[in-house]
Amino acid sequence: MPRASPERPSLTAALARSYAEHGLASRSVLLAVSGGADSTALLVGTARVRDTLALRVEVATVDHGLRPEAAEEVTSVVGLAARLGLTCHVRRLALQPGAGVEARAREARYATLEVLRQERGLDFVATGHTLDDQAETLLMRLSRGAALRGARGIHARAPTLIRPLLACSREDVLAFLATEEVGFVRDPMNADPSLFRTRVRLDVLPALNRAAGFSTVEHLATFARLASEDEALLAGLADAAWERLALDGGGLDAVGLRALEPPLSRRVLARLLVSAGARVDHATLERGRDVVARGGAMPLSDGFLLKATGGRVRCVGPGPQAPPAPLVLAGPGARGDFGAWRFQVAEGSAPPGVLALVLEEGTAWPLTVRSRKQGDRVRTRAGHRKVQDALVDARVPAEARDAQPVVVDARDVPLWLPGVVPRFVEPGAVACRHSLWAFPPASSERKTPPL
Ligand SMILES: Nc1ncnc2c1ncn2[C@@H]1O[C@H](COP(=O)(O)OP(=O)(O)OP(=O)(O)O)[C@@H](O)[C@H]1O
Repeated sequence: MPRASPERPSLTAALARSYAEHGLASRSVLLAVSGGADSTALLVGTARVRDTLALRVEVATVDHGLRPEAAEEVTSVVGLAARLGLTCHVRRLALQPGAGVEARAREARYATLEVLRQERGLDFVATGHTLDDQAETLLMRLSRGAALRGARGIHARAPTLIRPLLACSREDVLAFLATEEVGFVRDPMNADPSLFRTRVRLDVLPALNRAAGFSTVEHLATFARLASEDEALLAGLADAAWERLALDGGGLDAVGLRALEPPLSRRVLARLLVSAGARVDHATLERGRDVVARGGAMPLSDGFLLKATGGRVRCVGPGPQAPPAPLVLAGPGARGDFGAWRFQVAEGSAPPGVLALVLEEGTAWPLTVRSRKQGDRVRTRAGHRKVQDALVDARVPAEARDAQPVVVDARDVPLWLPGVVPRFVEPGAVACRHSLWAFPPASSERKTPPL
């Protein structure tokens, strides 16, 4: 299959360029290597360019404890790293198979790598994501209803994470490994047809390439990169419009909101609904823009109301909620409800969409989930803060504050406000320890508007 653009750099040249673009010359990186083709190419390619860039390189491989063959894969990564003269760290987790295992493994892996990065004093974790991963991600998100925000694809960089192979295709990776005569392992998950990603990789992309007559991955990945830049620009403009239109006493200036171009009015309106705690989707936003244009009111899900009256657009909550009955959690395994929230004391890292508090060894049981009390204070990253102030900062609407769970220990000391004061993850306590999982109510599941 010919490429869309023939003049592509070699894998090592692309890697060197990417490390230089990330400002990594004379810095340090922890390579995340599973032993699969992509991360093996990342390992060998980085070893080839490290001296030129004066890069300090270490390697990490994670055995999730889910497949017996993983032990052999770990051994092969350790052996390859040793042949390349690199230190390799092995981390073993003990995840349980079952629902959401892929996402749980990913979360535990990233957390483990980040802790190791900090322990070793390295600047970045690097993963082996490629142009093909980017193209697959884009197709998956678009087909599930993403708009520009979701079309940004895989980020090339997060504060301590980089993806230096993102400009290389899987074809480049396989050609490089063949030239270097280096073998790699094949993860059976990558061939599991029950996974949407596998079907996109093995069926959809090849069919698309055949239909186009050339490899489409570069075009798709370029779109994701440009979408990311466009989205950043629009998000900045929407923030500025929000500041301009926000009225004293709450709500937005209706005339100003009506005058915005649709991409901005959608984003500003979405922010209004999200900050009130309402749920947002494409259809709600379009109907909401109609209400803003005509004036009047529109009921939203979960008892919220969008009102465009008297020159002001507001999102009104469902009215004061009675404080739910307290929930006592006696110890590991305990579970129960606090209003619309569900809690469970569990082992290991939480499934996606579930908030978690890692419980320290000396936790004073039982824990209780209750409403706020006068004088409650909670530990935040910035020190101790009044619970009331934390709720205001987090824009929890006044009428919803009594329904906000406050988790306290046996001495009635607040430990956590799920969704308001983020969890604390102590180094080394990432997986396989007890944590308290909080399943948020449906209305707060989608905080990020699908724009
Ligand atoms: N067991 C592992 N040990 C170390 N690194 C790993 C492991 N598994 C995956 N990685 C890293 O993550 C990258 C992506 O792997 P993969 O596509 O299999 O994961 P994924 O679960 O789809 O993750 P993502 O959501 O990040 O794409 C790999 O190239 C490698 O750098």
